[in-house]
Amino acid sequence: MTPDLAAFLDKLYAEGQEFDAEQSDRLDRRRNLEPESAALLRSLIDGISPKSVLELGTSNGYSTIWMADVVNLTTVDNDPERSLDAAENLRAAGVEDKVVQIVADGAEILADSVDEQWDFIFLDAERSLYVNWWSDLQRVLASGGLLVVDNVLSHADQVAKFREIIDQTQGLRSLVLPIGAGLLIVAKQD
Ligand SMILES: C[S@@+](CC[C@H](N)C(=O)[O-])C[C@H]1O[C@@H](n2cnc3c(N)ncnc32)[C@H](O)[C@@H]1O
Repeated sequence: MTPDLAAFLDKLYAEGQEFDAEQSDRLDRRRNLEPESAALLRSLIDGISPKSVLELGTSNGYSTIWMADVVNLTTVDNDPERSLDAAENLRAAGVEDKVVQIVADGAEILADSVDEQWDFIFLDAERSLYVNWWSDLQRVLASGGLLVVDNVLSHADQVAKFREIIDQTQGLRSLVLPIGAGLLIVAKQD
């Protein structure tokens, strides 16, 4: 990563923290993932070079920019205003050509994806939706692909049912990395 991009991301994260501290409603916050989680996501992607990457939950583009430093990706968010902020940030970071940005419900994008379309999925949307999204998530994840889910330690109770379903699904291996808010890595076996 260039020093300029690293400085841009540091500034974006600091601004996000300040902004979030002023919002009483959780849903109004940007809720960027922690820099150490973002760095891990970037390294993981850099190492495995997935051909197709989907992010569910763009927010203002912080995690998107980290990933776009090493891969082309598609990112989805259903909040039009936050997506406009993301578009501006992607442009300012110089990665707009590497990102297909979609403003839509993640459920629709998953439903419209063909079987095994995505080699790598970063799931960072509304945790209460994940259980309902699971059948499409597992259908659209490619064999040999990875699903990464944030906040599995910070909000363990909210993802407990989702994790239980994953654990009961054949053909998957998963582990939790105690980094940032806790990253669940699910590998779909070939
Ligand atoms: C935790 S934030 C994402 C943070 C972002 N990944 C980052 O680290 O910078 C969650 C985002 O998911 C979006 N979201 C919530 N429900 C959604 C849905 N049904 N479809 C798509 N996006 C959704 C919210 O608008 C919000 O911007």
